[in-house]
Order: sequence, then structure tokens, then C-alpha cells
Amino acid sequence: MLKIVADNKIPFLEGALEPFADVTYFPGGEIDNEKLKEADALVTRTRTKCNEATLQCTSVKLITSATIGFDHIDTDWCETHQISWTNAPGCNSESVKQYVAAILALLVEEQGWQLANKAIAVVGVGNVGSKVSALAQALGMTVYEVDPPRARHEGGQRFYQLDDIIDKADIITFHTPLTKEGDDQTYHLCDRGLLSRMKPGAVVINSSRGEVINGTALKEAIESKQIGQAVLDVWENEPEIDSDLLDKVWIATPHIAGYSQDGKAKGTEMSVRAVSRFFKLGIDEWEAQNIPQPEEPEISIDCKGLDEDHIIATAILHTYPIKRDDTDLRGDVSQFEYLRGAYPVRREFHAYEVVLHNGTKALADKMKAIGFREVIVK
Ligand SMILES: NC(=O)c1ccc[n+]([C@@H]2O[C@H](COP(=O)([O-])OP(=O)(O)OC[C@H]3O[C@@H](n4cnc5c(N)ncnc54)[C@H](O)[C@@H]3O)[C@@H](O)[C@H]2O)c1
Ligand SMILES: O=C(O)[C@H](O)[C@H](O)COP(=O)(O)O
Repeated sequence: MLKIVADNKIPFLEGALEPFADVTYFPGGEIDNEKLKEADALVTRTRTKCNEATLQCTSVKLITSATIGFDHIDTDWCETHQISWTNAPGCNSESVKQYVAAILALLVEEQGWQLANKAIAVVGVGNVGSKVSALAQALGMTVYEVDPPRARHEGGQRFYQLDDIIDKADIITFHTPLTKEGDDQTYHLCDRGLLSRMKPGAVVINSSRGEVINGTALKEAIESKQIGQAVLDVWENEPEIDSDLLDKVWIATPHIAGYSQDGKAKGTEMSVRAVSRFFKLGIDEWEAQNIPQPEEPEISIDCKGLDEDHIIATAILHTYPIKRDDTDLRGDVSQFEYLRGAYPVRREFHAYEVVLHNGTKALADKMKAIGFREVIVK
């Protein structure tokens, strides 16, 4: 019988492959060479380093990661050793968009920002960045899209050079993969030099990979007030993160930007389907079951006396009260990994209906463009 080793923190997975395989589950960090000796496939997430040390002399033929990022897979080694691998492109991109939306909502609510007067630089315009860019455009912001590989490939006027707009953006949000070589390498892309050229008081958001920002340089830039605020979901050396940096950033979360139930379900679906295609199991269209509903799927807002930014911010923060995640991490930073494993149910915008009392159709259209399933004006 087919043997599959799987990470035990992949929601919706249990039961999917059991009719076809002997499936054993372990915490991601504990999956090692010994556990993979007789495995045909590994269904994984970012916490298992899929490299020579883990994979040599095993019978693994396929790795499927239920995540967007695949920097935990030594793809060169796998390819030269006939191990196929897949990730889950785009699976939780809407969830990361919701994370950035929640930050914009906090800037409106707590710092009085008027989004139409602000500019955002989106660095990396792939699955996540393109959604963040569309969100910011729907909110009326000026958007600078920065993506050198796409700029080279697609040409045209759409993309900016980071150096040309770095001093114009009120927010710089990073959505690149982590790469350590080549012309477009992103390791420490945000370094002392880049931080020093930012508009004074700018907000830096990183939900890509921790190593895209040099944490030491970021601390200095916050201390010297070169930048106004930093928002970090991803960190160098997770889960042993720099607690001094944590104290200095405005919003700190334990790598959960992509942790909506919807994103998790899609990641699991893409993994199961990849296993099915590879081993011809006949469940190429497998779907996750029983995705939990939001506690309060209807958002009711009286718009009288409120401006559009505040109304939208209220709805966004109803779906995702991001400060809860910040408070939990600051409560005990040693619980970084536990907080990820025990993450509460979060649903994306499309799981919600909004009722606007005294609202306008124009506002309703804007909120639908952001992603809410239904927006009713009463
Ligand atoms: N925090 C989380 O929970 C979470 C969730 C999902 C994804 N991620 C991470 O977010 C990042 C983006 O994910 P994605 O799905 O959009 O990836 P993607 O591959 O779809 O898009 C990445 C984009 O970055 C561009 N890029 C590459 N090098 C660049 C550079 N030097 N400067 C600017 N742009 C560059 C690429 O051309 C591409 O368009 C990845 O690092 C992923 O691992 C994190
Ligand atoms: O790459 C991704 O998809 C995200 O970073 C994802 O949220 C990582 O999840 P993990 O495997 O660490 O649970």
C-alpha cells in the first residue's frame, strides 16, 4: 500500500487519502529522514525542511506543500534526485489581502488616515501583491507596483522601479518570494539603504518571508524615526524571533497572514489533488469539507455621520480583528508556534454579507469590489 507521511497541522486533510494509502501524521518540525525512509509521498507545510538531510536514501517520490511559499524545499536537490514537488500557488492570497486590509483599517481608525490621500508601494505583484494592489486601488489609494521580473517580461508602463518611488510611498508592503541568488534576489531586499530612502514616517509591512527585511536595520530605522511604523507577520529565525524587534514594531503577528480557513482549505485541496494526479488515485477534484462558518456572518452598519473609510474599516475589522493576534503574540512570544497551531477560525471577506443602513450604492459597489459577498443598502 502507498505510504504517505503528513504534517499533523494541515486542516481538512485527515481522511482524504486514507482510502488509498497508509497515512501517518507528525508535527512538521519532527518529520526527519528516519520517518520518511519508506514513505512514497510527503504532504507538508513550511515547518519541514525538505532537503538532502531529510530526504536522502528515502523512497519519497513526491512532496506536496499546502503553502504558497516553497523556500523550505531544496528544489534543485529534489529535481536532481527525481523527487517531484508541488506547492499551492495563490491558495491563501485572499487571506493575506485581508491582513493588509486590516492594517489599512487600523490606520484609518487609530491614526486618522484618509486613504485617498495616501500612496502605497506593492513590492512583488504576484498572487498576493496583485490582490493587495487591487484592494488599494478600490480604496482610492495611489498604487505603485514594483516587480522587476514582471516588468522585464511584460514591458509596458505598469511597473515602477523601487528606487524611483521609494520616497513617495506612505506604505511599503512586501510580497516577494524569498530568494538568495540572482539579479532579483530578495534576501535583505529591505536593508539600511532602502530604509534610509523611504519617506520619513512611512509604514513598512512584511507578510512575505522574514529574511526579506534586515531586522537589525529595521530596528535602527524605527528607533531613529526614519520610518513611522512597522508591521511584521514574518520574522527572521522563526519561531525564535527577536523580542527586541517585537517591542519596537507597531503590529506583530506570528506568521498567520495566510491563516484563513478558506486559504487553508484551498492549500489542502491543492495538495490532495496533486497526490491524486501523481499516483492516479482518481480524486483530482477533491474538496475540503465542513469549513467553519463565521460567528457573525452579517455585518450591519449605520452609515449616518460616518465617512466611507470608517465604514469600510468597520466591516474589515469585523471579519478580522487583527489586534487580537498582536496581543496574543506579545502576551508570550515563546508561544509563537503554539499560536499558529491553535489559530482561531478566520473567514475571508466573501463569507460575509454587509447591510448598510443609510448607505449609498456607490459605497456598496466599492465594498463588493473589496470582496464582500453581498452588500445591501437599506
Ligand atoms: N505570511 C503568510 O502567511 C504568507 C501567506 C502567503 C504567502 N506568503 C509569502 O508571500 C510572498 C508572495 O506570495 P505570492 O503568492 O504572491 O508569490 P508569487 O510567486 O505569486 O508572486 C511573487 C512576485 O514577486 C515578484 N518578485 C520576485 N523577485 C522580486 C524582487 N526582487 N522585487 C520585486 N518583485 C519580485 C515575482 O516576479 C512575482 O510576481 C511569498 O514569499 C510567500 O511565501 C506569506
Ligand atoms: O507560504 C505560505 O502559504 C504561508 O506562509 C503559509 O501561511 C505558511 O504556513 P505554514 O506552513 O507555516 O503553516
